[in-house]
Order: sequence, then C-alpha cells, then structure tokens
Amino acid sequence: MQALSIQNVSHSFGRFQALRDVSLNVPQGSFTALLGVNGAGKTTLFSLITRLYDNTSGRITVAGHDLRRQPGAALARLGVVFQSRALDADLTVAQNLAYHAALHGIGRAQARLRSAEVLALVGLSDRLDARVSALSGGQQRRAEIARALIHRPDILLLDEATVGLDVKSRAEVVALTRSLTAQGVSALWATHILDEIQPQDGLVILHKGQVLADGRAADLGADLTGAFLRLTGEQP
Ligand SMILES: Nc1ncnc2c1ncn2[C@@H]1O[C@H](COP(=O)(O)OP(=O)(O)OP(=O)(O)O)[C@@H](O)[C@H]1O
Repeated sequence: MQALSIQNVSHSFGRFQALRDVSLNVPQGSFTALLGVNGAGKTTLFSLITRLYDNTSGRITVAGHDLRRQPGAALARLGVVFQSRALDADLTVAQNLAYHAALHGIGRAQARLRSAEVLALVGLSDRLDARVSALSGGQQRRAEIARALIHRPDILLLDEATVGLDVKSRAEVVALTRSLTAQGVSALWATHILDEIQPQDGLVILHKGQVLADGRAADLGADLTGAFLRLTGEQP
C-alpha cells in the first residue's frame, strides 16, 4: 500500500490553474522530495492533502483512506510540518505537545508517554520543559516534527521545513527526517533546495502545476541541477 497516493488532481484559483492533472505516490517508508521553484504549486498540493482546500477532481488517499469519503480516517494518518511556525512560543515543549495530543483525542497519561517517545525520536528529550522561545531555530523545527508525530501518523508532509535555518541545522533536520523514514514513517519533503536531495530518494519535480518527473533522484543522473534546468528551464 502507498502511504500517499495522488491521482489526476487539478486545482484552480478562479481562472488560474495552479495544479494540472497531478499524480504521484509516496511508498511506505520512503523519503520523497517534492521539488519545485516558488509558485510551482507545492503549497497548493499540501493544502489539498490536508483538506484546507477541497479536492474536487481526481483522488487522494492517505494510507488507503480516500480523503473525500473517509476524511477523518485519512487525516488521522497524516502529520504535517507547515512552512510557517506552528508552535506557541510562550508555552513549553511539553505544553505544546499536550495540546496537539488533545486535538487528536489522546488522553493526558498517554500524551505524556507519547511526548517522551517523540522527543526521543527527534533528539530533544532534555528540552521537554523548555519554553519554545528558548530553543534554537533548528530545535524548534525538530519540536515541530515531534508535534507532527504525536498521533503516530503513517506519513509526514513537510513544507520547506528548513526555511530560515543555518546550514548545520538544515542538514540535521533533513537527516532526522530520513532517519524517521528508516523507522517506517514516510515523508513527502517539499523543497526548492537541490542539496537536500540524495540519489536514493524518491523525487517528484513539480513545475507550473505539472509533474515533469517522478521516480528516483538517481534516475536523473549525477547532475541533478543540470537535469532540473533542462526539464524546467529554471535555475533551482
Ligand atoms: N489563494 C490563492 N489565490 C490565487 N492564486 C494563488 C493562491 N494561492 C496560490 N496561488 C498561485 O498558485 C501558484 C502556486 O502557488 P503555491 O503557493 O502552491 O506554490 P509553491 O510551490 O508552494 O511556492 P512557494 O515555494 O513560494 O510557497 C502560484 O502561481 C500562486 O501565485
């Protein structure tokens, strides 16, 4: 089964078609990069997968659940790290996680156990009681990944999760996400930064609302920048 399957999805804002007949799969346990320049349609696609927008054409399934017919079951299998910050900076990491757990109907005792579990996964076990505002940018992003994992989703959507981070923190957040996929969580990693992609990763190139390539990054050869430029005519 695919962790995420998107078939023939289109979306328009008025007369402007932001996504045109988009199809892609994220296999279970894979790290799949969704690569595209600004305006390619990545955030629009994520808004459809998270049901911020209705997908009126095509079909989206999350862990086999049809998003339109079984939205509750589908969204329960999904964890999301948004482009903009989603934690309350004035609360502690524990309070943020407890709040998010409650939104998923997880009881207090269970939430404490899960918080410890997800913070261990992201390497922040010692920051449970720290205020979010006291964390570094990279730690905040890792805490957001922990938040997205609290209900044990099958797939994580990460929308430009390294924006604003320095090189070292950026590398840590990508490596962390890869290590999660080795443990069975799948990831769809939206980015415009080619350095974040490795040859063994799944790679979908989205450009002007259309999928131009879908396979393994290695399929495009050693010169990913050149291949991207050839396909899109744009500098990544
Ligand atoms: N609410 C909206 N109304 C009208 N047009 C929109 C709206 N949201 C996005 N668009 C347009 O749809 C296209 C895709 O935008 P989208 O934000 O999905 O791209 P993106 O790949 O996520 O880019 P970025 O990296 O800048 O977030 C762009 O041309 C954008 O201007």
